[in-house]
Amino acid sequence: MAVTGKDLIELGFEQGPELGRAIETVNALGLEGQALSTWVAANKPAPRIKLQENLGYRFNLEAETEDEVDNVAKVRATMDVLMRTPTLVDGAVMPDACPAGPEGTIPVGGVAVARNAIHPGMHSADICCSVMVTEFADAEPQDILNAIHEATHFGPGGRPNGMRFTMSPDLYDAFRGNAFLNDKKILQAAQEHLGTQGDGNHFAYVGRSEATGATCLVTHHGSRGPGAGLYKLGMRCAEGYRTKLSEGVKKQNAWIPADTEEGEAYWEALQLIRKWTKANHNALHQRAAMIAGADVRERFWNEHNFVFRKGDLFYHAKGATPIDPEMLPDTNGTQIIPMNMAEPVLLVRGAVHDGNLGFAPHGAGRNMSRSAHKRALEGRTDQSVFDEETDGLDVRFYSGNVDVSELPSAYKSASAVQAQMKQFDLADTVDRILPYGSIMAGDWERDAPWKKKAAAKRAARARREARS
Ligand SMILES: Nc1nc2c(ncn2[C@@H]2O[C@H](COP(=O)(O)O)[C@@H](O)[C@H]2O)c(=O)[nH]1
Ligand SMILES: [Mn+2]
Repeated sequence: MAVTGKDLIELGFEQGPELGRAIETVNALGLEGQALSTWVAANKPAPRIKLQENLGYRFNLEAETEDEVDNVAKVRATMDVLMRTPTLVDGAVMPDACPAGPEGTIPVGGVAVARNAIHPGMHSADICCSVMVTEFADAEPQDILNAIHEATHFGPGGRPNGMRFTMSPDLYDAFRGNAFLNDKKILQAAQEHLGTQGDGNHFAYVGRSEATGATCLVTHHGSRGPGAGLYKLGMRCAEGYRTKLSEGVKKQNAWIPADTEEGEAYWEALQLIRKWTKANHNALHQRAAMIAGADVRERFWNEHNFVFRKGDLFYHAKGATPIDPEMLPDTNGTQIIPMNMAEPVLLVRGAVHDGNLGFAPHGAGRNMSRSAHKRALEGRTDQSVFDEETDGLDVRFYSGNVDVSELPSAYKSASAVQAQMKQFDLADTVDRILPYGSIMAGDWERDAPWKKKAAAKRAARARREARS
């Protein structure tokens, strides 16, 4: 009689994706009795790691207004589910936290500490999203803003041929030597995307230091195409382990065991993506300095979407600023927290303690979705909202179209986030860069060919309907 799944489960084979194949094999071999038991003992997969219960985390967030009550409840709910992931040993929430996907997904403003595991879904798709500051010796803010406007590139894709920056040959070779990054699309994007900032809330911001009056340039972007490519491959690899190793773990919380060949290659790939992203900021700052003919006094940066390592613990930050020098190989001790285009960029220093796990907020965060923000502005033109919210500032959209979802009202109150940063002793503000102006991608999709085609179709349909 044919061996069934039930027979195998009774002999100790766990329910799971390997069961079907095992049934086929034992039947093909015609195993029964002791021979079958011996085969099951030798071939049953290791027991699956189950979800854990009741792991606490640090909650550095309070609702200040009615609008924020719902946001705080959602952040708690998603953290409660996230912390059941069996690799996690600690976690923290920053004052700028907001949900970022289905329940159980690490929120923006979240920190998750895993033992011996790298979770690609917890550093987010925009690996190494980061901020860099250059302080100039003697320059006017307007000249620096004009210079970065000329130097940078916002919007989808890369720079056109003939307008590209050169990727360091050593870094290119290191990409080729890594099992994840030696990928045609990643290598191509690494060359074409250097010197680009993408879209969404990435920006180039210029202002003056409150402490010294020096003009400063701040850029915000991540690892563009190369990082997106690595994220995709990392998630695919982690998914293989999730189905093999664990039970009940959400897809977005899959992990790559750090002590495997793949884990080591992924860790190395993250470090190379970090180097590429730093080079990307640097290229733009250097080009802007050259165009403006300005001398650089200081330059520093930090990432806020990344994985940091201490021994076998992997600190995943999705929108959290590391303040622990142990996590930052190239820090001068000062970290950067932007708020919105009309507010100062904070320069902070902090001390590690039990409540912050070595992190501070990374911004103001959103307490409503982009569409809810659009609904809240219904009846007003984009231009009127822009005029009101950027009064006195030199704010430019690279595509020429205002993106209202990036205006200051789209973000939480900057002062409330700063008050909570103080209340929870997350970091101290040591200087502020007061806004002169900034550049963002803007709503480039409004003029995208597919949008124009769809609009033309709608107009033609309306004309036909009017005639009939
Ligand atoms: N100075 C500016 N800050 C801005 C702008 N748009 C967004 N932000 C802040 O950045 C953080 C980080 O965003 P994330 O994409 O890394 O999550 C965000 O929370 C805002 O507070 C801007 O135009 N200028
Ligand atoms: Mn960012």
